[in-house]
Amino acid sequence: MQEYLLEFEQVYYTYSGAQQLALNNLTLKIPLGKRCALIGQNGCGKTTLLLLANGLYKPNSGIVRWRGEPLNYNRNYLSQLRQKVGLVFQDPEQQLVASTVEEDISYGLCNLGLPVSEIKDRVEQALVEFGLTTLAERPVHHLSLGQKKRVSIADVMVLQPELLVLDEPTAYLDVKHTRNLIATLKKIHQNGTTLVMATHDLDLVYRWADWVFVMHEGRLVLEGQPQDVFLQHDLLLELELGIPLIYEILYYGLSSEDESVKQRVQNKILNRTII
Ligand SMILES: Nc1ncnc2c1ncn2[C@@H]1O[C@H](COP(=O)(O)OP(=O)(O)OP(=O)(O)O)[C@@H](O)[C@H]1O
Repeated sequence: MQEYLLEFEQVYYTYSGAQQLALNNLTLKIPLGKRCALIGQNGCGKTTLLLLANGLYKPNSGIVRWRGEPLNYNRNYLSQLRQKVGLVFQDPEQQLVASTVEEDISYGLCNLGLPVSEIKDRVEQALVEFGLTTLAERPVHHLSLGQKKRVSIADVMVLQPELLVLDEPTAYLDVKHTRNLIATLKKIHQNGTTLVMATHDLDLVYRWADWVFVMHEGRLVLEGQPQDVFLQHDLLLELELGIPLIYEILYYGLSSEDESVKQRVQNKILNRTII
């Protein structure tokens, strides 16, 4: 039976002073062990959901549950929750706090009050895992954006979270750095971490995700495996979200006379053998 790490049940959230609801009766469950993509138009509530995921924000009403238990918003509970739910912000500048890469990665561990020797070991391991060894002593403000992103993920992963949530991690990255990031996420997932990524890159969703959430105006309107979600062409068009290029060209580009070709193409797309 599918287990869920984090569950949002009928959650409402409005920013103070805002007229509109950011989350509007949102019900969504994050399945254990999956690579989830969260998609939806600008302003549909993706970032807000991620900020509620590790208790940075508290719902106005509704419940957020971690492994079946409602979140508690006291200090101790939240500090434990944030070890289990790691949040990587879209802008690494919001995340990087120390002067050097090494210090930045050790920051969260120091806050946990771990023994110095353990902090040293874990930081060294993270530097190796994230290819940051040669940058260990580099001031964080001297890094490229791609390097800063890697450090911000290392900062969170060094705490060994069970769930990693990332807000548009490939925004502003070039092809090479996007590929490297995806390889890093693959390793993190293989090591047992559940992933949730908010993104506008539907081609990436097709290649990377094994579960997709579609949000609209603060609520979940569709979820499923990417191959099923992207066949909901009419709904996705109505939401002005588009579809991955591969569907556009290979599937919907074919006319009805090409039925047998369409069938073959559909099978390939559904099995995701064209990547
Ligand atoms: N600090 C804030 N104060 C007031 N309103 C906010 C604030 N942050 C977000 N909002 C509003 O809340 C709604 C949801 O915003 P959110 O950032 O969660 O959307 P999003 O789906 O992440 O958008 P994007 O794809 O552009 O990053 C939007 O209407 C937005 O204008």
